[in-house]
Amino acid sequence: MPSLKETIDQIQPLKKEAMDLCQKKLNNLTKPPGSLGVLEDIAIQLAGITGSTSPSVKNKTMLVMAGDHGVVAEGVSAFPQEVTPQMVLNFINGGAAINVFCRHAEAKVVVVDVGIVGDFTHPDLIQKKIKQGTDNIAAGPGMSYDEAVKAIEIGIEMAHEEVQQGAALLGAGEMGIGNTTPSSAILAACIDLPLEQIVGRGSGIQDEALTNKIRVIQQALDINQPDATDGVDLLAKVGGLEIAAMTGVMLGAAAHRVPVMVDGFIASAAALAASRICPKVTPYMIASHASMEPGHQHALRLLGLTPMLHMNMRLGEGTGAALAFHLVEASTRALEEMSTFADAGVTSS
Ligand SMILES: Cc1cc2ncn([C@H]3O[C@H](COP(=O)(O)O)[C@@H](O)[C@H]3O)c2cc1C
Ligand SMILES: O=C(O)c1cccnc1
Repeated sequence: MPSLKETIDQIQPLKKEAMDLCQKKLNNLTKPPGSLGVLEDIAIQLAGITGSTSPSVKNKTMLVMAGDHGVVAEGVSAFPQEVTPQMVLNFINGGAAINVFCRHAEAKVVVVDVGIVGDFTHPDLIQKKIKQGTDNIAAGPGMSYDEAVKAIEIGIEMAHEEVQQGAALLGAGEMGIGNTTPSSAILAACIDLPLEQIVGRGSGIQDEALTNKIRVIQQALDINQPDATDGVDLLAKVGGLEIAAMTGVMLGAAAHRVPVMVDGFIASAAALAASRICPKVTPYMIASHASMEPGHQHALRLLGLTPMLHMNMRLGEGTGAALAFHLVEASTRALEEMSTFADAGVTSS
């Protein structure tokens, strides 16, 4: 399986020539130039990623990474930790929002245990547990540097396996009660903004708990002093096992020249860490939607990504990414199936 180092070395810039050819191809289709807006931007990005002016994203996989967080002991979430394995079972049984949206988008869902607390096992749950959740980041590092590398490499391995099986578009989703706290800490370490502008209510905490969450995140940053120039250090000290695995999915996708959909706030924290590990990864990313978590817009700005959808969503799991799969596929279908001015006998300007 490719190591983190080998994966980083494999990531190359987008192919400019294919992007120029794709722009020309789009301009010959029966529509005013540029009139499909962001769909045209995506088509060009996909051409640069794949090197083809007829990219297909029919085969899509959503990799849902699950892990727990010791920091929940500080009262940072509206829900108890046992909801993580309960929701993972729901994913396996096909009853969660991510299952519904992936069925609709004809995408495969793969669920991976990177660090769920407890001994929950299931034949359909990929078992890659590194440890029983992270340690409490408000008291010290969530995990060791080596454990963070291992978690990233699990994401790389999963991306590798899905691409080997034909996936042409990947999504990185997650489940982990408490994970908006480490995600906020990662972002806060990368940006010079007051925590009040970054930290949100996650799955739905009230005012008092929000004040406490901000205090806990400040304490995590003060105690751990994460190095924002080192994505692995960020993930190890104030991140999470499933967040690190999502970082790995993104790096792995880029190494294989496969586009990767960045979901909401937690995915954007994983993407930030990925970009600090290898800045060449971001051109392979597509941002699905604008999350209601206040930090999300700042994370996307740092990444240079623009979200496609504005749906007031704040769920995670990969749900926004699954919705956006439709749009990415629509852009490839336009490129492939629309008539040219010449073929349709339509006069161009
Ligand atoms: C039933 C349920 C289903 C979810 N699906 C995703 N999340 C989302 O909420 C969690 C993060 O929010 P916080 O940091 O406030 O705990 C993550 O598991 C995320 O995936 C859920 C949360 C709940 C309660
Ligand atoms: O945007 C997200 O990913 C998100 C927001 C709130 C709770 N869980 C996930």
